[in-house]
Amino acid sequence: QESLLVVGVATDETDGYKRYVRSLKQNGLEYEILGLGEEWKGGDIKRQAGGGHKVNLLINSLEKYKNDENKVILFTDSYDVIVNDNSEKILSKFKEFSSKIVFGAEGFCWPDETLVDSYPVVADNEKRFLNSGGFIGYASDIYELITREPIKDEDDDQLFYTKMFLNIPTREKFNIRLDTKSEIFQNLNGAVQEVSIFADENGKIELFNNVTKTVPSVVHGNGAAKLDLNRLGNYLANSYSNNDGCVSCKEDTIQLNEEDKNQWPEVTLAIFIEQPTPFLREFFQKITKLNYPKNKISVLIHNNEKYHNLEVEKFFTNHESSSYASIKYLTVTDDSSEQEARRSAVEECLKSDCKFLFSVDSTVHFDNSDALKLLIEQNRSILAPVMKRPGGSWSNVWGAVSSQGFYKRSDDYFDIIDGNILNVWNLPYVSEAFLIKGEVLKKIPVEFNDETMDPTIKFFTTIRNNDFFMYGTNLHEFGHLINPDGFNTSKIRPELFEIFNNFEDWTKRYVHPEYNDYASGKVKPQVPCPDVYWFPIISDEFCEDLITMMEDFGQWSGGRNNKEDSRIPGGYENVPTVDIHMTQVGYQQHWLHFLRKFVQPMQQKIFIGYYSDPPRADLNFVVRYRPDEQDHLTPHHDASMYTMNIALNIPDVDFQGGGVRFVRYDCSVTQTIKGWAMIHPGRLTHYHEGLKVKGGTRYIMVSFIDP
Ligand SMILES: O=C(O)CCC(=O)C(=O)O
Ligand SMILES: [Fe+2]
Repeated sequence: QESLLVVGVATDETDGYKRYVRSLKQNGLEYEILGLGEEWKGGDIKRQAGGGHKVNLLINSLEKYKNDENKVILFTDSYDVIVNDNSEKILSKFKEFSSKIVFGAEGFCWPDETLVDSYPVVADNEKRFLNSGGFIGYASDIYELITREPIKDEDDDQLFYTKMFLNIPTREKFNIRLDTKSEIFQNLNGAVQEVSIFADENGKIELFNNVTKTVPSVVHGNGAAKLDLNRLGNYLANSYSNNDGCVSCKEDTIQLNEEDKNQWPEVTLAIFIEQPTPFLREFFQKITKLNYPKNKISVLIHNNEKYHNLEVEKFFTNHESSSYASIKYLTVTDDSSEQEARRSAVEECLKSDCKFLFSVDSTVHFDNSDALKLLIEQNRSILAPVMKRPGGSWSNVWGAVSSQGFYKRSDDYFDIIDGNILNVWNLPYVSEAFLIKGEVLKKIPVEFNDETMDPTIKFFTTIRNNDFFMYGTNLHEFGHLINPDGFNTSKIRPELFEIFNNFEDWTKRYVHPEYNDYASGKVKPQVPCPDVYWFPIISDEFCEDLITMMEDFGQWSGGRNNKEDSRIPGGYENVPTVDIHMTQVGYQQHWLHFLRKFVQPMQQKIFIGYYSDPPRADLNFVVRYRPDEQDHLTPHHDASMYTMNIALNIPDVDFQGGGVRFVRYDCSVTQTIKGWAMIHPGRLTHYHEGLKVKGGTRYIMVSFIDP
């Protein structure tokens, strides 16, 4: 009765090695690892030929089996191999070959291309050339084969085996065959497009060779296919199962005890503000709210933007003398580059013997206050929370990398960032937010400087080239990313303009907190006068920012003394106000978007059966009333189907008097509410006037919708 022994070679316990061993264990395979802890003498096989050391290690270990006719050896590389079948399956495939030794095959003739024509010809869909990263055979035969001629540690093992295969008497003596259809061995280099994954009837994920229609057992990410193997490794070897979801994500995790936060590990939190970033105030609020003991967090902030000084200093002074274990602030005037700052964060962490470095860019909003805790509990060397810009395809992780090192979309990219498949993903690149173990920082080369690439890309490329895996988890919702593109800090209230680029953040800041109750129909609008509907629409902050923006602009129109108005297409307003139009402050398009998103849904609830999309409005303006300026507005109709009139400040506090009176109903609204909109028909029934302001300044925002 044959028994299978897997033999792999690894001198270092790299992440790839751990993945390999896990795959063997998952399949219940008996295995022996050769070379652990020894110095590798087989050369730099990533870049050039070499690997004879592997053969010599194998000779040593097989000696004990040289007379064992029943022992079948499956020899494989380890750092870049995943085994996906059990011994029964592998042995039965081996027997099908009726051969003593079977080598894997690939499409490249390497390392000696001149040997191409010495190889037997194969069918079009098969692979012709020997790859020595995986072979299977009887121990006694393999031992005899590899001891026929000596090989130096630094010689090339693939060439060694190739010559034996191409020597016809040897080939025939051992009945050596190549696995040209990838029955057992799938070498991925040059064949990535030929494979895909599928779930079998038990939910197990299998690799499928679309060209030869086989389901290989040993997957080898040889040559340039290392990252493809990493991607497939997210599913293979029961990392993921269609029945059980992610399996490997539950392995090796830890639990932080909410009852004993003193035991939670020390974290260096490094915050990088490298570009003007909208909603930085909210960013800091979310950082402050993280569910993590502050005395376990040392903070380092790098701020590269003068514009953000005030906000950063506010956070800094709020926390300087209390709460955080320490807090350090590199300002614009310190003149440190992003590279230097990122490097000092690493040094800071190492110096304080931190357990984790948590690197967070200013674009990262942790809406989930457990974010840091959850990441630590996942217990990975390098882990990023998968986050995206809402509604878009931008995220902080890459599913693949092009051969030039640029972003490339993987087939599962959208499933990952949209959370359709949940896992802790081995990814080629993460950014914006990530957690690295202090013990890992000690081992990795810390490299941020490279003129040709972004510092974080450089950092992770170096890490990747040194055989460390990095992961991104989408097991939880951690938050979202801010889009900083085009954030114009020369505006006095630049976030007002973010309604397009950061709609959700804009909404949180600027839409009235009770608006949703009204939009959903849970609460009905008030009706202070016949067919005048009244409901909350914008936040206090929007009211204040709008006034600030208009006062900063300052070019108030002449009001009643100046009926000719060059700002209006007709050049003439019947009952002019002292106002500034949205067009004058570059806010027209933003305001129209706001009308469409927030006002129109309310209008459709109120004036049923009237539907016009998008709502049109040429005249959108902020009005200012003052006793010494224009203090009232005489009765008039508006040039609109319906009018929206939002109070921007508070009667009896900011001004005395004021309000609107609807003449036909002799009904007035004087106790207007800041941030609340009134909407009423424009042209026929709601003849109205602006009541006299007797003190202070009254501001309103008016839109004539569908003129
Ligand atoms: O003062 C008010 O609230 C009314 C303003 C108005 O009717 C208008 O601007 O057309
Ligand atoms: Fe009006």
